[in-house]
Amino acid sequence: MTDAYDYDLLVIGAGTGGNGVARRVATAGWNVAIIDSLPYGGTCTLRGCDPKKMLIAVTEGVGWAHNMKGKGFDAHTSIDWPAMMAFKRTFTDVMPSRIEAAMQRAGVATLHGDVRFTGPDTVEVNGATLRAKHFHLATGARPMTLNIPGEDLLLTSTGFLELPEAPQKVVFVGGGFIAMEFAHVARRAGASEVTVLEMAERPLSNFDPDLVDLLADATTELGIHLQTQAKVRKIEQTGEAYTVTYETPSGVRTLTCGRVVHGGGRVPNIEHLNLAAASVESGRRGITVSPYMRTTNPAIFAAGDCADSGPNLTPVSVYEARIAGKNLLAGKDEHAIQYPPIPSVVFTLPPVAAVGLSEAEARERGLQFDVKFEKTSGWYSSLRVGARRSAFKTLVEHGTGLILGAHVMGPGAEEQINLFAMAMGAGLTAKQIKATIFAYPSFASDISSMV
Ligand SMILES: Cc1cc2nc3c(=O)[nH]c(=O)nc-3n(C[C@H](O)[C@H](O)[C@H](O)COP(=O)(O)OP(=O)(O)OC[C@H]3O[C@@H](n4cnc5c(N)ncnc54)[C@H](O)[C@@H]3O)c2cc1C
Ligand SMILES: NC(=O)c1ccc[n+]([C@@H]2O[C@H](COP(=O)([O-])OP(=O)(O)OC[C@H]3O[C@@H](n4cnc5c(N)ncnc54)[C@H](O)[C@@H]3O)[C@@H](O)[C@H]2O)c1
Repeated sequence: MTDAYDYDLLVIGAGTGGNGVARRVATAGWNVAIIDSLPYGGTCTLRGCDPKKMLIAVTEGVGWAHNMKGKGFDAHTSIDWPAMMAFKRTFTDVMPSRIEAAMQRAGVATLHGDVRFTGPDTVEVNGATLRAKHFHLATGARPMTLNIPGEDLLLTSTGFLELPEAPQKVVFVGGGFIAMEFAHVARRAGASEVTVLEMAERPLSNFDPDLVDLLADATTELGIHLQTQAKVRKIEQTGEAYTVTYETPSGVRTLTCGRVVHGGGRVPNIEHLNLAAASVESGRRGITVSPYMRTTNPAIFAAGDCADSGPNLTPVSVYEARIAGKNLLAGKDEHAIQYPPIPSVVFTLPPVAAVGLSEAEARERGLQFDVKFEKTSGWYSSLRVGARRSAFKTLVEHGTGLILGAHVMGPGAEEQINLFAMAMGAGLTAKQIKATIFAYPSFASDISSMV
């Protein structure tokens, strides 16, 4: 390629939506650089999935002791928050340098700074101009602006994952993934008052309502105040205390607490990129991309949370990045994105998980199917671990026997859902799942009784 360019490809964002593209394209011999304004790793590795699940791994001990109480296991558990955070940092502290070193081994130039487009093939970074023949955008998402007075007082999920001391009285704005997962962590870590304020009729609107109702019961039993139809209107600070004002059908209420956490949704992190200078179009859901992950500027690709594409989940960003990298190398639109069934898990204890269509979506599409919904707390797998609430719902299509959707709540749900995703992706029928011999006793073996 021409020497007028500093790079053949500049990847903006060193998270899961960017890293794979940089490595793949550099390995093919292109002159590639990657840049991030923060340490390398992105949200999942440093501020999301991975650190969060380390905290969950610790607090699982509390849940385990609770479930096994009176069954021969008598433990008095308590969480040492600073030690738990130190455990988390054994992973997060080492990852940026590992990721950067791996990038350099693949021949990628690693840069640091905040990028802004100044033209269709130029960006400004640290006061200098860089020119690249192609760009790949993977700038992720950020907490949504809620347009309420006092929103600057909200602790973000990143702030929560860095808290030096255990939160005591904590309120979560919103009842989505972040609020539900973090509320469970905070409560099991010993927070005296945990409140989730969700404006909709149910938390976790993307998950099966029957299973979410059971999770809501488990959440309430854990001692979390889960308030639905509660729209947060204002946050005020007096000294170290916060007052949260929220609206309910029966009037305006207030709550006082020591921390208020943003769980009200995330939006594409793109405003600061000055995309107009590069003729890259975007909408409310992110950068407009074709099925080839190409933006409206044919030399620029995008993937992950910043793109108006699949759901904002790590494996989706990895998959989209792979497609973008392949098309960059092909020099044409060769590989179209074709999402396989995408499983999704809320890592509460118990977790709730879903893949494929919801019951409502399947009905809206006019599909003909059998619904199998059963509470499974009486099943051996739940009894064995003292789980008091678990259930599943599957949708099996008439005639074909294909699984249209699977929804699971309870111990093992986070792995069972992956088996359903694999079966659905491979086009296995309910009959074929039933015919599979699974090792027993295991959570996996239950899925043949779920279809
Ligand atoms: C608390 C939390 C928990 C989550 N848990 C899960 C989970 O359990 N499972 C799951 O699948 N998903 C989870 N997610 C979602 C998942 O983390 C994201 O879908 C995924 O990380 C998106 O990857 P990405 O590469 O698109 O963006 P990111 O990983 O966010 O990377 C974007 C990078 O771009 C950089 N950047 C942005 N703008 C610029 C700029 N102008 N110049 C230079 N650099 C820039 C940022 O610093 C960042 O490092 C979670 C998210 C959060 C917030
Ligand atoms: N386990 C996982 O896969 C996982 C975990 C965490 C985050 N994530 C990703 O991060 C994204 C963001 O997570 P999130 O939990 O912030 O968003 P979310 O979209 O899951 O939930 C936001 C919730 O906040 C509510 N809300 C918004 N404004 C409100 C207000 N003023 N008062 C009361 N309720 C309000 C909404 O009704 C909604 O239910 C997720 O959509 C997902 O893509 C994934």
